[in-house]
Amino acid sequence: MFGKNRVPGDAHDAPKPSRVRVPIFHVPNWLYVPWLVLKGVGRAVYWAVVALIFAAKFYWVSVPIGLLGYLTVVYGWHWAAGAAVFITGMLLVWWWQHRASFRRWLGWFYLAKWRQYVKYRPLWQPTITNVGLATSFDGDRFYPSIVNVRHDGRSDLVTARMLPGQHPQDWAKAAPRLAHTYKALSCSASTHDVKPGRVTLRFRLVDTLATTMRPFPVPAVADVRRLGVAMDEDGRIYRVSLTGHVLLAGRTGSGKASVVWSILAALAGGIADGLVQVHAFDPKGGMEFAYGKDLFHAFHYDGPDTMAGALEDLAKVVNQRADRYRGVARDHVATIAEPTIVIPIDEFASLTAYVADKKIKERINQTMAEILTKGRAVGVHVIAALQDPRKEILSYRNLFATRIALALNEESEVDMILGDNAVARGAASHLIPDTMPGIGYVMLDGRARPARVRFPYHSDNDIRALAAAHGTALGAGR
Ligand SMILES: Nc1ncnc2c1ncn2[C@@H]1O[C@H](COP(=O)(O)OP(=O)(O)OP(=O)(O)O)[C@@H](O)[C@H]1O
Repeated sequence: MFGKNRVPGDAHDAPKPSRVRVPIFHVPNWLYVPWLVLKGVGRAVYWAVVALIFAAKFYWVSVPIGLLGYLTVVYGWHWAAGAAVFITGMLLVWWWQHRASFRRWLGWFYLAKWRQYVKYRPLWQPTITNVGLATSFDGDRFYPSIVNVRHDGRSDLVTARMLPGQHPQDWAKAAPRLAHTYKALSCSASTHDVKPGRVTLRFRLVDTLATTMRPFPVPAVADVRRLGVAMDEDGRIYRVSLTGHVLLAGRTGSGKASVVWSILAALAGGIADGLVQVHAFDPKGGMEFAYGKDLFHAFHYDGPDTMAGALEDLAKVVNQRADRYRGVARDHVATIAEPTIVIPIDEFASLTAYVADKKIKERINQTMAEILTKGRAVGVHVIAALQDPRKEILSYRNLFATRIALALNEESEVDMILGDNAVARGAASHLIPDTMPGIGYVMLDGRARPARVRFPYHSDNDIRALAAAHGTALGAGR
């Protein structure tokens, strides 16, 4: 028994061939009746224990039925029926008067249980086999078992025990097929918040981020550590910190501009006050940022050589500040004389990877590395947008504390931007359709699970209005 290899999954339910049992020992005639009684008692105890275990496991059914049974036996059936009608009435009143709390405390629980046995279990074994997550061992077939199903109003969360040898990535790969089978909008696999060896499949049934969002109101004070830039799936404002820089990637048309404008809009109060200075770089010729140029202290779109010079000037500021702060201050506090400097760069790879002139490319890379490593503590922050994540960017990735992946073409690109195993942890940027610009996954340093968020859309008119209301007299456009 102890030496046998056992697979901790559900074994195949197919009927086993009947076994012919050969008597092991002979019971003498005089012992036959007591033996039968002993056997009967043993069986009764066994089934009582099994029934208790089942009753404990399915307490959400056994407790109400047990209570009604108790009332029937002790007080008679009309008392039990009366209690059932009274409790049902109270539940209806609760549902009618306060649906939110009814759902949270009771409704979602029973809905999840219902779905566990009526929706997920019946199709589980064939589905799991077809997506390649079942296994065969020693002539038997095993399936990962469903441990629990929960519901949170938008998604079903199915927790399963992985079979030995499986990796969460195997489940992440199968997730789109599972979504299709269970008619969900999407499915992601994550190991966050579950015991080792388990995986949670989130079947998204309602997309709270489906509609385009209007720009958020501009806060009067720009707190670079808590910029409200997007909405999360729970309808809460999602905040990111600029300190530690922001890396943002998305294929063309994925809404990168709306991310940059959401951050700049959240900073606009500080720009107007002179506490934030924006130095924008647009290697694509100035198209992307032009409408908001009045918000910028400097606007560079003139070719790699000029941009290399401008970056070197900024690196000088970083070094001067670092020299002055050494031993005096650990963090930068923005003042009008020494404002926070924000450097949005559209198509970061155009500056760091695609520049044809080797010398200029080297200058840019050196300067960039200097700004990224030292800028954080001295109030100089980079927002780097990227269309095509490639290997060259990997060396920079860890210098960005906030990483955002909008729609990307391939799974490998998601891990490249958000970090290894991001897909396994639930980031599914490669599955965001073209029809959902502005939706992405955000990974913050120190957080285990990426968040799915939507950024508000800033039309050209919104950007013009933002620049008109918060631009400075020193704006690059004046
Ligand atoms: N947050 C958003 N919400 C809804 N729609 C959006 C959002 N952002 C962008 N869009 C729509 O998607 C289109 C493309 O967006 P955008 O130009 O920002 O993408 P991009 O990633 O910057 O593209 P490119 O790499 O080509 O510059 C926009 O014209 C707009 O119609």
